[in-house]
Amino acid sequence: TSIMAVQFADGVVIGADSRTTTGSYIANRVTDKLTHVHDRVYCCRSGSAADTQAVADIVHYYLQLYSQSSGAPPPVHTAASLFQKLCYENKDALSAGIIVAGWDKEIGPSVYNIPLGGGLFRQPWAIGGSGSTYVYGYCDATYQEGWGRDETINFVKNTLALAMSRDGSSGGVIRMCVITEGGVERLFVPGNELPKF
Ligand SMILES: C#CCCCC(=O)N[C@@H](Cc1ccccc1)C(=O)N[C@@H](CC(C)C)B(O)O
Repeated sequence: TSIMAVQFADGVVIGADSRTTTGSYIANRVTDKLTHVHDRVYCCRSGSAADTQAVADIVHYYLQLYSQSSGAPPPVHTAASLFQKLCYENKDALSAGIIVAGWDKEIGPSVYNIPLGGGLFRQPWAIGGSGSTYVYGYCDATYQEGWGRDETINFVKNTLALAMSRDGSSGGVIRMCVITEGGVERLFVPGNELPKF
């Protein structure tokens, strides 16, 4: 897997490849690793498909309960701390690297990285999954603050395409979401239209 989330002025752009593997066999070449957990809060999933589906389902359940009892949608940091609690307290049983991102009325856009150990780190951008190891240098050299929507989308698209070209556990298509106050917009890059390097 290669997953990414980047904050910009009006929101966040999240993205992922679409490969699920069982060893070297590609069990699913069109996986959707961008999972909706509430309103304008999404997570990007890496690691065990089963574990990350289960954790995301539990967080989705608690966020629904939260929004019904409080009347307002939960902030992104609340979703992130729920993911962290589940990942940290079950760290010996789970294989889940999750990036939580979205927009809320309190602080606007935010990105939280929850790597395998269950630590929680707010970052302006985050990458994860096996493919991310190949593109840390590219991201460090390329990322700039102050980008707008389209520049951020291109940063995510290029980073994922590079990771997908080098990592055997990443590939397929690129799925992205742009999350702002206005809502959620899904974007799609077919495998034959990936940026070429
Ligand atoms: C079907 C089936 C069996 C396992 C599928 C399955 O979880 N594959 C995993 C790799 C993995 C991980 C841990 C144990 C085994 C196999 C996978 O493709 N993970 C991708 C993300 C998920 C959300 C799709 B990515 O991290 O590569």
